[in-house]
Amino acid sequence: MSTIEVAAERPYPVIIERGASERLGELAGDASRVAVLHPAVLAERAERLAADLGVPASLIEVPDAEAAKTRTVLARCWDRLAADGFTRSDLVVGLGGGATTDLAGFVAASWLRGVRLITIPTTVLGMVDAAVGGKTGINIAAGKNLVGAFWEPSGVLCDPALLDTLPRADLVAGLAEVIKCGLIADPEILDLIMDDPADAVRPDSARLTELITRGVAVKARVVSADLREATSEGTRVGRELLNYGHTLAHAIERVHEYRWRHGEAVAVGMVYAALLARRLRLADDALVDRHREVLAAVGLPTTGAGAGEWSGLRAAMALDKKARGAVLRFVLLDGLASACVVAGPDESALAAAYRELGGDA
Ligand SMILES: NC(=O)c1ccc[n+]([C@@H]2O[C@H](COP(=O)([O-])OP(=O)(O)OC[C@H]3O[C@@H](n4cnc5c(N)ncnc54)[C@H](O)[C@@H]3O)[C@@H](O)[C@H]2O)c1
Ligand SMILES: O=C(O)C(=O)C[C@@H](O)[C@H](O)[C@H](O)COP(=O)(O)O
Ligand SMILES: [Zn+2]
Repeated sequence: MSTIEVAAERPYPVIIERGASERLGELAGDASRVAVLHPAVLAERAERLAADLGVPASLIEVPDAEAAKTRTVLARCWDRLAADGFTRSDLVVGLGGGATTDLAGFVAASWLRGVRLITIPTTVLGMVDAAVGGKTGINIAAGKNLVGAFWEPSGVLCDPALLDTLPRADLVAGLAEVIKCGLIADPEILDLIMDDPADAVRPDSARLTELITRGVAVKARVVSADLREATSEGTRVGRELLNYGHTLAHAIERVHEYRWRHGEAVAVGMVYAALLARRLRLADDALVDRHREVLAAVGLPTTGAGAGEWSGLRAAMALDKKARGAVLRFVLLDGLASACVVAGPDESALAAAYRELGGDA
């Protein structure tokens, strides 16, 4: 078992072990009611968790994947909490992948201006990234995660046993965020994957648990130092480091109306960032190759989003949260585990890097 503390305003544990989801009672405190938000596929698990807690429960089934992160679903959750008399002593539990925990987190942040939240991620991506660190929110027509709040959980239960039922494509997509952690902060992650990529995508492998643990360690360290993503200055990177690859990734998701998995878009977004960094003479060929080789080894995409898309993608990137006014800011690597912020790169470099990615800017 590993427990990693996040040194937030109120520190909380991320517990990583098989069976961790059964420890909800230890973190639930004296909640007099619990609301468990979950997708249909986890309905039985949600019922069992609530029954074990032994307090009245609101089981709130939410739509699958990105369809959960909408204002309509959010409002439906508020109405249900109101109908069930949910008060400030009560607890919201997010049980599911990143889409579910992003929504559950925002429900917890907004209900009565904030109630307690525990996340139980059931995907690799959720465990290593979405359920930890307090970014919560929903999408709107204009873009990804544009409405939300920083609201930290009081505990995170990562139970690798829950991954047994996760579709392989979703497991692989989650590895993109693990690889991100390797590229930005912990290159040992990349070696662990390259030593045996097939083992890295096996839900019950010790290697995957170690990759998740290392990813959580990176995330916990970064958010502990800069919870509100407020300390980047000049070229120095704070929490924005965790946004590596996301400038293009979120644009791809938006332009393709969320039919791409987030992790797959992040994989392509990181290759794009590496190509842009090489164009700007920050990164060398070896660094670009390292991105492609590790991502491809686990079956993640490394080429362009599609034909005729550059103008739409460029427009969507303007709403990236790292942008300031009309100036885009990119997190780029000038070496493994060595990042900087580049503000306002040339439009021609942006388009050329996209062409190199296999797109047709
Ligand atoms: N808040 C953050 O810091 C943060 C970080 C990274 C990503 N995200 C967000 O997370 C989302 C992506 O999360 P994701 O990749 O987990 O996708 P997801 O939540 O859409 O889940 C992927 C699919 O797996 C299913 N599923 C989940 N757990 C399962 C299980 N144990 N068994 C069977 N099926 C299961 C889901 O129903 C869904 O169909 C995106 O919205 C992204 O923006 C947020
Ligand atoms: O935790 C962070 O900070 C991240 O940027 C992690 C990302 O993997 C994640 O996708 C996050 O939701 C993106 O945040 P956003 O602020 O760009 O919406
Ligand atoms: Zn992400």
